[in-house]
Amino acid sequence: MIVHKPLNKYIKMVLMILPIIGSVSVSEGLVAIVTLCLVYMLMKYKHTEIPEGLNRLPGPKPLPIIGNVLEVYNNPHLSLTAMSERYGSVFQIQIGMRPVVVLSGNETVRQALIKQGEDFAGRPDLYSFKFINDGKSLAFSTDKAGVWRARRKLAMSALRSFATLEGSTPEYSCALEEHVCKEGEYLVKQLTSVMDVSGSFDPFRHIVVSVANVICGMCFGRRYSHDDQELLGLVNMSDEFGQVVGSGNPADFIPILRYLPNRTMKRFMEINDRFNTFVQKIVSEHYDSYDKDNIRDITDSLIDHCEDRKLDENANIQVSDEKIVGIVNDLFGAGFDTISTALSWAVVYLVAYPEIQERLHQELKEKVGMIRTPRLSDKINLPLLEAFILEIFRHSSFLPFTIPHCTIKDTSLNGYFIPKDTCVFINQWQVNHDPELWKEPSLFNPDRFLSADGTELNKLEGEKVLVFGMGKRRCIGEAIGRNEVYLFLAILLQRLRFQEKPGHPLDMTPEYGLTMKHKRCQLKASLRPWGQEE
Ligand code: HEM
Repeated sequence: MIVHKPLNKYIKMVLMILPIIGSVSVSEGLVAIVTLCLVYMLMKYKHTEIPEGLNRLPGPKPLPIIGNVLEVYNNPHLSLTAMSERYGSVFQIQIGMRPVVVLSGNETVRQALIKQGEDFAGRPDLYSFKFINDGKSLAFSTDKAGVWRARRKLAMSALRSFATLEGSTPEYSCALEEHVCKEGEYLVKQLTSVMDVSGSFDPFRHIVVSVANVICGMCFGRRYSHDDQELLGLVNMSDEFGQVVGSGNPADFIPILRYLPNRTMKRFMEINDRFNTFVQKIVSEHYDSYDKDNIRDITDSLIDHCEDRKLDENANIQVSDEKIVGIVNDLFGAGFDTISTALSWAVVYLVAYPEIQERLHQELKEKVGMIRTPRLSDKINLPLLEAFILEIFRHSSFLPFTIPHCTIKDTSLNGYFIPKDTCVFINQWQVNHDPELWKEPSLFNPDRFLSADGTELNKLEGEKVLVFGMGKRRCIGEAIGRNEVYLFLAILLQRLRFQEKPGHPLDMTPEYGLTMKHKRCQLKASLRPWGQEE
């Protein structure tokens, strides 16, 4: 039930959030407030009928017009975790005038995304999502189930074929291994030469280019220099992108914010335009040089799919060419930001826990040696490294929420009624820090994923970490993501020792967004004795 408060209190609340969205004139502000009050009066009388036998969702009382935005706005993963302790694993908040259901707890998330996966497989029509990939994104758009499923299948098959393709020489087991080994070795050289010149380096700045080069290799058949200004400009905007599409962005839920001057949204549109122009240029070059008998990369294979379909008169023509070739935009975007954020966090954790860094190096030295580059096949012999990666995923929970979901029909969960088209947040951070699931969840301790004697990975424990989502919308790049993080890290750990820069203490407070980043920092690295067995 909504509590009524004096109008001046509502107005005060609205004025409190206006600074978030930039400066507005007094008359614009007043028109906005009057409009919102009218809309609120109408909404107040709109009442959801609860079917018999089901309960109304619990949750904090929303304020008129702004809902619970003030309680949620700052670090939503933490505020919504605190709320789950009070209201349980299924509860409702209101952001602006829009109800949002928040799910926490391993069992509840599993029930919704796996057992009732169909019901929760949609995406909400959030304002910011319309600007991603011109509204044609595979991950963020509200495509109907059939279209989304067809595109997802195509994307998965294209990714699989180009990751598992043979390497250019028998030395490599597959193209992904070749790309990562070459970029990893190049990254080591790059970091040492930056160290020689400047005495320290910004880990994200260099890791992001190496990771982008791996996905560029698969998607576009090309790599970029670490000084390429066009690529650098693009990949360095990923934190601003993530800050807008992270769960809980007020402009997505409070419609009036779309019509008021809003610097962040303007910048978000610019970033998307720049990203689309970059990919579009490469795609049109691919159309110009496309040769059916020489499919070079994922872009070619998607173009080929469109060409084949045109020859087939019975083809299902529901998915446009634009939406098919546009898949490459999603793969490129998702393929560099997530992995470079994970790797950059990993380097920062290595610096924060030097004794763990030494144990990891010793494991590599014993199992791989110091005269050859690690390979994907070494993974099975490096349980501590695998445990370290799992603990980075869990402890940092750098994807605190999945991309928001949406119910595609009326449904219920744990006895609560959830209507069709309800926006749903999945709090991955809560699952990864739930004291019911983890002993001392705030402690960074990779050994929690190892057997008692430390020689084997405890796979069951590892499966509890939630970072790729689950069910119908589960990340399609998971296998590539896990392999890439492992192989890059193995190469870096084998060759380099990372350290804090004196006078620059580490600040590990994450900055909230779709992917949470650590603050940009300066670190030091020194070469380990390479090419000689001890
Ligand atoms: C460490 C690396 C990665 C992490 C942690 C990660 C995590 C995630 C998460 C949490 C989601 C949302 C799931 C949901 O909404 O329920 C997602 C979706 C997605 N990911 Fe990843 N991801 C990673 C790497 C990749 C890579 C390398 C690619 C592709 C090259 C990729 C492509 C996608 C796509 C296309 C979706 C949207 C799927 C859909 O909506 O059907 N991801 N990922």
